Amino acid sequence: MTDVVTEKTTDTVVLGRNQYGKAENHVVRINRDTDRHEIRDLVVTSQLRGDLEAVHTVGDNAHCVPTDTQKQTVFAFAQQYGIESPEKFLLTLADHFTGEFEWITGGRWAAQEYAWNRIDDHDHCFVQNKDEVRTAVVVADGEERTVISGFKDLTVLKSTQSGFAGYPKDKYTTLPETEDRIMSTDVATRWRYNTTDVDHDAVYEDVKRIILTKFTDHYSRALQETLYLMGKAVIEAHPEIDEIKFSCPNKHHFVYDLGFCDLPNNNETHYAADRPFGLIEATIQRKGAPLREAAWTGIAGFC
Ligand SMILES: O=c1[nH]c(=O)c2[nH]c(=O)[nH]c2[nH]1
Repeated sequence: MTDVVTEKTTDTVVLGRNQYGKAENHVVRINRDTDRHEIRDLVVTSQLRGDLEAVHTVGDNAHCVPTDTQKQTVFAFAQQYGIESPEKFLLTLADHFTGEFEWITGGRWAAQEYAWNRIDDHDHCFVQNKDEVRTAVVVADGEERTVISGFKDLTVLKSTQSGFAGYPKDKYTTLPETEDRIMSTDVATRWRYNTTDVDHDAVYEDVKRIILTKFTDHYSRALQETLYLMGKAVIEAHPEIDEIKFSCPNKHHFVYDLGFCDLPNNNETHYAADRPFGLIEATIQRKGAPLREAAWTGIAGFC
């Protein structure tokens, strides 16, 4: 039988500084009041301090506001008050927890914000304001040279004009169909040239432009469809490219269910899950062009 400890202090130890809470709540709040959406993307950590002695020393949880409640509050506040700034959002949380629970006398609230820029001033398509990583590989085989260019970590998001429906269902399928969801991915792509006579910098910029523009210009029925359209546009615009590959995570953004506090959530407040993620990979090839499978040897992460 487990011993129940009832001693608050012992001869040997005392409880020192402590705090606790829920770390890294990834909340993506879309303001959809007009067709020109606004996005705030925050990772929020909430930690409470106060009279928490008995929680630690005698297993009495009467003062232990659950970390789960802290998480629920973060998402509920994002929906209810919006996110005017990370600082204002954290101040609202601090006032709430210290006001709601009299033994909570302080705490620590922290946020990291990911900033997004509009793609071509688009109303609901965004690219994270960080640079992608450019890649290049040259394979020599005798006199033959094959150049494969690419990039990774180009993070994009569309806050509407994406859905996923019409898929087969079996007894393990619980995913609801949707006609309006966030679609977001880190684009990783590599493309193979059929010549070395290329202005590689100029083509690189144009391929990136085509991929970004394609991301914005259609209702996406699946990430697979969007990758195909991106690849098709690149191959059609660039006769010097015979093949392009994509490997893209489907970065799930789940609409947060705020029914527990009677808050409607019309695709505004999302939980951005980091794993598991869908992993969508595809190769788009110029019809009739010779394949160069050997050139891809050693390039990991693409099918
Ligand atoms: O764009 C998508 N493609 C899928 O294959 C898929 N599967 C899933 O659960 N969600 C999605 N979304």
